Order: sequence, then structure tokens, then C-alpha cells
Amino acid sequence: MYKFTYSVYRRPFRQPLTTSHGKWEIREGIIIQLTDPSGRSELGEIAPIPWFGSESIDRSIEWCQQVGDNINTDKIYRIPDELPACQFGFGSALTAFDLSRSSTLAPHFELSGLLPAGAAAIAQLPALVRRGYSTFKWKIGVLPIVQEEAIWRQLLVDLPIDAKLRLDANGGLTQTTAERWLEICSAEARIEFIEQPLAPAEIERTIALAARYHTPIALDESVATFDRIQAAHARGWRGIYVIKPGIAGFPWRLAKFITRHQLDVVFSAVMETKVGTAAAWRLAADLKISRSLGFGVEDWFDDDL
Ligand SMILES: O=C(O)CCC(=O)c1ccccc1C(=O)O
Ligand SMILES: [Mg+2]
Repeated sequence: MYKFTYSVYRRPFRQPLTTSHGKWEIREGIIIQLTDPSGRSELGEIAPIPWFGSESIDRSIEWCQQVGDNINTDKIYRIPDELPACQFGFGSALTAFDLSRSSTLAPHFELSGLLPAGAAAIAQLPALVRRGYSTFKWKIGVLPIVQEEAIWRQLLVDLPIDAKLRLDANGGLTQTTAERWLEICSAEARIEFIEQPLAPAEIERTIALAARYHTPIALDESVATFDRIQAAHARGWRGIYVIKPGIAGFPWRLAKFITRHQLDVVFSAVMETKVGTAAAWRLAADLKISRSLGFGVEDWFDDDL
């Protein structure tokens, strides 16, 4: 039995996070604390993204409210699959009790720096290069393709020769614009992958696209939650999986599936605080994930949570 407390936070982004889904201005989430009978406490974070396929913040708060002052492991294991961010928050707090204090220190990882959408990326890139980043992500499918293509060309001029660029369409391309991006990228070895070119349901069409072009394709929205990861694998996806542990359910279940099927994985932020980040990085270390983590997002908030 654990004593349970929680607090809801609101963090405004320094500038709104613009994707092909629209603008995101404030990250709301929950920090939970479990305390065992010996008095040891561990934290967990619930940081949902409803427009990505997780529960809403209101559903998460409701779930925390009905828990009451105490919770046991059985009740945690029974958090329903409709609440994947709650499963991750409670699940990672629970597994933290199995670790010694020193092993909860964050190991060192290569991070991918998240650039702002549009032309602002050109201005931002040099600062991130100076800070040591060598992998970057830029959002596409936000502006008309002719404009984005021009910005992309300038980004490649400024990108160090040994650096890598990820292009994230957030499902916002059509068959025609996806083919156009794959064509122009095929002559450019520094493109690590194009992420989620087509709508989340279009897995078969994405498999067909991946077979025709040299540039690797990653799925993100299509594999946002644990059931979607399983479904995409069952439908034959063997490309890259961008996984946001923060909304992918129980960490032990995710780890087992990635290992069993030897998935090629990129871990990615849900714009969580250090609490959720530490839990995701522990999982990345356990799984020995080699691709740069999509957690280079420190510039996106003014605070230091
Ligand atoms: O993965 C990264 O590199 C940064 C995180 C990121 O891009 C992101 C952050 C919040 C919501 C959606 C996304 C996304 O990958 O689409
Ligand atoms: Mg993405």
C-alpha cells in the first residue's frame, strides 16, 4: 500500500508548438507521488496529449481524484488502456521503487534538438549547433510545400556535414506531397527519416511508400499508444517507430514488446517535466536505444521544471 498525492501543473510554451495539427500553447500535466510504508517516496508524471490519441487532462485528473489517499499495486495494474498517460505515470513511479538511489540518475544521451516550424528554424539552428546538438527535427506540412522546400534548402546549407535532420509531417502530407518530399530527400544523406508523412490510419500506404524510396520513414501518430504499436506491427510495419513513452502505457509492457520484436525505436518527448523525462530515459537506457532521443526541447519552456 502506498500513500498517494498529486498536483496539477500548467506550463506555457515560450512560443506555441506549431504542427500540422495546429498550435499548442500550454502544457498541462500532473505530478504524482507514491510513499511506501517505510517512508520512501517516488514521483511519476502524467502528461497526456489528447490530439495524439491519449486521454485528456480532465480524464487524468478524474482518475487521480477517485484514487483517494492510498493506492496498491493491483489498482495500478488495473488502470484501463483508455488512460495510457496515467498508466505511464503510475507505472514509472512504481518501478522507481525497485531501483537503488544511484541508478535513478539520468545517464547521458545524444538528443535531437527540436527546431521551430517554418523559417524560424533557420535562425534557431546555429544556436543549437553551438550547444552541441548534431541531430535536429523540423516540422513540415505546416506551410505550402514550395515555401518549405526553400527553407529546407537553406537549412541544409547551414547544417553541419556530419549532422542529421528529421522531418516531421505530423500526418499532414498528401500522397503527392509525401512523394515530393521523399524525392527531394533521396539525394540528401543527412535526412535521417521523414516522420509520419500520411494520416495515422494510412499504414498500408506508408508501407508502400517506404518500399519505393531511399529515405527511411518513421511512424509516430500511427504508433502513439500501445495498442496502436501492436496493430502497426501486426499490419507489417518494419520501419522506424517514434514512441512517446509518456503516452505509451505501462513501461514494462512497452519494453517487453520492443525487445521481443526488436523494433527500431526513436524515443520522443511529450513535453513533460524532468520527472517524466527521467522515467523515459531510464527506459531508453534499459533498452539500449541507439538513435538520438527526441528530448532536445529545453528551449521550449521558460521555467526549469
Ligand atoms: O520527437 C521530438 O524530437 C520532439 C517532440 C515532438 O516532436 C513532439 C512533441 C509533442 C507532440 C508531438 C511531437 C511529435 O513528434 O510529433
Ligand atoms: Mg512526430
